[in-house]
This record gives sequence, C-alpha cells and structure tokens, in this order.
Amino acid sequence: MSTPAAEHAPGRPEADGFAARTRGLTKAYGSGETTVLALDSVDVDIARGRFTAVMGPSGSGKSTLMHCLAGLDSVSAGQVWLGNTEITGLKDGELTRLRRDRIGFMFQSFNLIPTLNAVENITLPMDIAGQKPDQKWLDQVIDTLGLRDRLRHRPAQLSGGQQQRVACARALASRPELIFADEPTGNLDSRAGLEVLGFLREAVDELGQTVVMVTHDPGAAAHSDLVLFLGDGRIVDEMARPTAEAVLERMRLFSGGPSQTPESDTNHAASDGAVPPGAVPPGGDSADGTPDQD
Ligand SMILES: Nc1ncnc2c1ncn2[C@@H]1O[C@H](COP(=O)(O)OP(=O)(O)OP(=O)(O)O)[C@@H](O)[C@H]1O
Repeated sequence: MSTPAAEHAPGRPEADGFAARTRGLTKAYGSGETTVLALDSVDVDIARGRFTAVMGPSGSGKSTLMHCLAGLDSVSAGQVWLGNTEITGLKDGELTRLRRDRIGFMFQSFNLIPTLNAVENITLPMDIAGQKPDQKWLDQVIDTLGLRDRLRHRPAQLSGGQQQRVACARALASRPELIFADEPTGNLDSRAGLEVLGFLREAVDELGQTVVMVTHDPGAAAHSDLVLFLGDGRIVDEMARPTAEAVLERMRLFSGGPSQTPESDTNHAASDGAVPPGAVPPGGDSADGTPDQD
C-alpha cells in the first residue's frame, strides 16, 4: 500500500515533485442542519508525471475533490496548490487564466464543436486563448493518439472512440501541467474505453503528462499508477500498482461485502465500466444476487 507509484513503470525517472497538493482541504455545502461535509480535511499529493485514479462510493467526494483541485469550486477551509501556486484565495479571473493555461479537462461528454474538424477542435482552447500551439508537441500528441488521418474529419464523421481521442488530444494540446479526466470512458463501449485509457497511459509514459482520473470502474483504475480511495469525504486508502482484481477486492471490503474476487465478477467489472462501488456484484454463483457466505 505504501509502495511508491514510481515502481509501476521500471526505468522511468522518479516523479519530479507534485503537480498538485492539498492540505486540510475541507468543503461543506449548505449550512446549519442541512450542511453536507463533502470533503473533510483531505491531504493529497498528486505526483508529477504519474497517473492517479480517484475512486469511492457515490457521494464520497470524488467530483468535489477534482473541482477543488482544478479551481472550479471554492473551498471551505484548507489549501490547494497547483505546482507551486497556491490557488486557494486566487480571484476568479486568475483562476480562469490558471485553468486555461495550466490544466486540461476530459469529460464523459466529449464537448466537441460539430462544425469544426478534428484539428480545429484540438486547437480551439489555444486559439481562444490567443496561444500558438507548439507544432512539434502537437504532432507528437496527434501521432500518439493515432489521429493523423482523421484531422480533417468533423465529429459526426468520427466514431465515439475517435471523438474521445480528439477530446484527449484537445486536453493535451497545450501541454498542461495537469489533466483531469472525469469518467472519461463512461460513455464508451469497452473497446473504445480501453483505447482511451491506453492513450491516457501513453500520455503519462511517453509524453510525461500528469493525469488525475475519477472513475467507478476497477478496470479503468488498473491503468493508473496509484488509486486514492475516498470515503465520506476522506482519503481512506491508497493502492499503488493497482490491478482490477485488487481494486475490486478493496471496494468490496469498503462496501462491507464479502471478501472474494471470482474471476467472472472481475472481468465483468473491468469490461463494462459500470460497477458502482456500493453495487459490486456478490461473490460466488448466486443467481439471486445474494452474497455467498463462507
Ligand atoms: N452543489 C452541491 N450542493 C449540495 N451538496 C452537494 C453539492 N455537490 C455535491 N454535494 C454533496 O457532496 C457530497 C459529495 O459529492 P460528490 O459529487 O463530490 O461525490 P462523488 O463521489 O463524486 O459522487 P458520484 O460518484 O455519485 O459522482 C455528496 O453528499 C453530494 O450530495
């Protein structure tokens, strides 16, 4: 559990510091009796040049953590840094610039502009920001993602997986310090989902990017270097060099279910990408879905 994530890929240099950090990060919604403590004094270190997955039951605070890390949401207490910049306390305009210049986003819905072709979509955020793409980097991203022969196609002329690759390239184009991916495979079939995870992995291994991904899918989390498990707004565990089986087992313990990892369950969870932690299929062959008792 305390194994450094760097061991995931032998031969790669040690992570060069932290792309983001939080200390005592607390986020409460509402007030008085209706207050919801979405994050409760969370300390997180996101290693630079690594792929970190964030998992946890529905309502555990995953999206809130990502939004606070990305400066999309204000915090109630505590501090957040992007690199060496403390973002807690920045004004809205400064946060907007910081997000534009230093962070890439990938969401479930690709948010591609239908009237623009692939390359125009990829460079759109930079065009809006008045920045010129680094052509060498852009070429590397396009080739890594296998989009070279699709650049003049509009989104409607691309498959779902290709559209997600364009969204991935768009997130990478400005070479952001940090990429946030929120359930990036959620709307894809398992093959396209695997492709996207492979590309995120390559972005880390070959392009040196830092990725933080929120997911419910143990199979998706297995592509990361380190899984952070959230529960009730706190980091309750972490797992370096995760496998789908180990993550599923961890979630099963987490949700109070039986501690078994039959292969059939694991394969199911890894391939359909839709197993919420609280609804992990029970062990054994129970046709009625009742957990088997040892
Ligand atoms: N804008 C809001 N107003 C009030 N409560 C909120 C708001 N956003 C989130 N919450 C609450 O904060 C808690 C954490 O929510 P969050 O969306 O971060 O969880 P999550 O782990 O991402 O869940 P899911 O997996 O279902 O997306 C939940 O109890 C949620 O109801």
